[in-house]
Amino acid sequence: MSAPPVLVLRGVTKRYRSGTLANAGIDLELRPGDIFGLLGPNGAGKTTLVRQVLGLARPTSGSITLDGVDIVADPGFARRNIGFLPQGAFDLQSLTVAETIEFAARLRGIPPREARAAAARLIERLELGPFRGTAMRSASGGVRRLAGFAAAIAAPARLLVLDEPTNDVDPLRRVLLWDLISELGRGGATILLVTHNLAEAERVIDRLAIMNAGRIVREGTPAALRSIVTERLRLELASAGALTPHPALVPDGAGAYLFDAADLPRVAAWVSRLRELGAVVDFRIGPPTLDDIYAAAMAPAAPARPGPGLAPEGAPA
Ligand SMILES: Nc1ncnc2c1ncn2[C@@H]1O[C@H](COP(=O)(O)OP(=O)(O)OP(=O)(O)O)[C@@H](O)[C@H]1O
Repeated sequence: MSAPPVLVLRGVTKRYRSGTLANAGIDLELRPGDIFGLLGPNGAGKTTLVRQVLGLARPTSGSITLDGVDIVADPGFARRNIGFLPQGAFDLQSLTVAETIEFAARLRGIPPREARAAAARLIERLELGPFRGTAMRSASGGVRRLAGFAAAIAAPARLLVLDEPTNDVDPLRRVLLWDLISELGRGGATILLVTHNLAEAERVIDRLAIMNAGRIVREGTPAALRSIVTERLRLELASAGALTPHPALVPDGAGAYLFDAADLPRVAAWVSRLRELGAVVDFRIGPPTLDDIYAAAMAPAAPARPGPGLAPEGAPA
């Protein structure tokens, strides 16, 4: 039998006094060791949902339980048992990086010596050594983010909520951060990850939900969600100059193209010929990414490929 879920949301709805319906009937279940991605455009309702999970905002209706405890009735339970990396600034800006991590561990009941050891370990792991004595207020955005991440994981928690953990973090330390997130998941930590950085998050996410206008529009494993765009392939091109794409290609909005798998022979022939002519320097054809899934979920009515009659006659074969 599988372990009971850590976090369960049933029919969670939030209507602000202004009348805005920020969450509308959200159902979610996170199991131990789940790294769960929460995605959605600005204003989709992610922050509202996170605030409700943290016990900082009260749902208008619906229920939220953490380890079976009703956190709408007992928001303190959520605050004591959830490690949280917020989007914004930290309250205690005069603390140093090391003190911030140590203090976060102490607040969650870790004795002083162990809290100091946990801070030292995380500083080393995230290569924050040169900044250990830097005050949070004068640290760079990336260092603040990493210190906040270390603070969120400095004490064991039933649930970790990470809001855009890689924002402002340099590419090398991003890798350290994703590795650590993945390791935490393998160690049994349950993680709710709010992110816009799909390409990177794809490495660690077990399941994801895509939100739009307060609702979950898609939910599942990355593999299951790929079936939304399963008959499509993705083409990445490095060209020597501007070129007119093959009519079967549809820009994916991120510099690559999607095309119907049935068009593979035509697209492959087209791109190979351009390669021979030197107009294309390099290319790669592969399965769609999570970004493609996201784009498809956001625009279900707009097909990401032209219908059969749309390719002009005499298109290069
Ligand atoms: N305190 C509030 N009072 C009234 N409306 C709010 C409040 N907070 C958020 N909203 C509204 O609720 C909706 C959802 O906002 P929310 O911040 O939850 O979205 P989000 O997905 O986190 O967006 P972003 O990615 O921009 O942070 C938006 O229309 C927003 O304007």
